[in-house]
Amino acid sequence: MQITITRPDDWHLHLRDGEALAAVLPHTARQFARAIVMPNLKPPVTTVEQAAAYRQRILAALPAGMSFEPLMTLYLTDNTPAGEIAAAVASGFVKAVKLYPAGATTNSDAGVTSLAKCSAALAEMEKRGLPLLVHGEVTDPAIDLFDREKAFIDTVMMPLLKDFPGLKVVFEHITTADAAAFVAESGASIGATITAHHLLYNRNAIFQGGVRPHWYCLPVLKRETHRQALVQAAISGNPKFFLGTDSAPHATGAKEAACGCAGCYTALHAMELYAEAFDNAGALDKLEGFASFHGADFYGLPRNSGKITLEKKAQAVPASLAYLSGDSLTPLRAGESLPWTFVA
Ligand SMILES: NC(=O)N[C@@H](CC(=O)O)C(=O)O
Ligand SMILES: [Zn+2]
Ligand SMILES: [Zn+2]
Repeated sequence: MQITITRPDDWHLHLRDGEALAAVLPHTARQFARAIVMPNLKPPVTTVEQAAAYRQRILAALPAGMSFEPLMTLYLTDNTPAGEIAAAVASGFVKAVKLYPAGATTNSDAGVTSLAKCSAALAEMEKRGLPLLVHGEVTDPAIDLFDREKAFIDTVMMPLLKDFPGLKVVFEHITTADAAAFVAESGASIGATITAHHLLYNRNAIFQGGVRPHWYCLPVLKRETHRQALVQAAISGNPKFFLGTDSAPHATGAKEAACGCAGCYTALHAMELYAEAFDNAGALDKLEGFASFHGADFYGLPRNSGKITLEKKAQAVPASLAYLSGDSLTPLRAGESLPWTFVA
């Protein structure tokens, strides 16, 4: 069996920089026409000037003959001036601003300590229709790790939307039934991305037969009831929900460590993983809207015109991939078999 759909976009992607960028970019460009590129580099991409330079590095790393459009983002800080937001909109290539609560996830140390400090930037975004992308977890160490997304809804998201009712917000990589319900019940300016791994796995995957660092990401995988709620949201046809892999490469040695980094590398087989999740739910007919239409519509960008084809044919996932000169990259499902294969 084969399915052909409009070429999809990835609305949440980590491409890193330098050697790592060159290693991972072709995996995404093979499948996706565009991607929203996360700004959590070291140091983070906080200005339009830095975003322009990063965009050029991405385009320079693209292998000859491949086409791919990076949609850039700025990393919101306590000090982002309103003028930088205006410049972002004027640039034409910065499509969103990313909120990382300070300390919430990989490379978020320079993130926001209090949204109250960002009022000028947020008001400008609201006025100009520039979306805020949110890593939606509180950082209070007293809150249980598995409850941090739900706590974020109550303590950050609700007050934010009350203060800026016209702000476009994407609740990134949602992992709970609570977030799915919150987004579904909110106005049309609130959307959400869902990863393939949160559709396919619950938290047992992290502990199957031993600790499995390649299944560790943030927000962490949740219990099965949450996974089921995410699948229902993804296959609902509701345009608020769209594809965002959150593919987040880390060198194998940095994952398989006493304190392993958060992030799953899924870009290699992203569309195969989503096809598997939608197929498992008997909803392959809903894949195209989720992967190729809803995100573009939310961002006010044209839908892609090309097509891709996926086939229900098993394939083996490589044990490791070339990444840095000193270390490899381990894709999710390394050494396992996938039921779907990307044809072209
Ligand atoms: N998802 C992750 O676990 N990690 C991401 C950061 C993020 O998206 O939170 C990364 O940059 O490695
Ligand atoms: Zn995140
Ligand atoms: Zn991410």
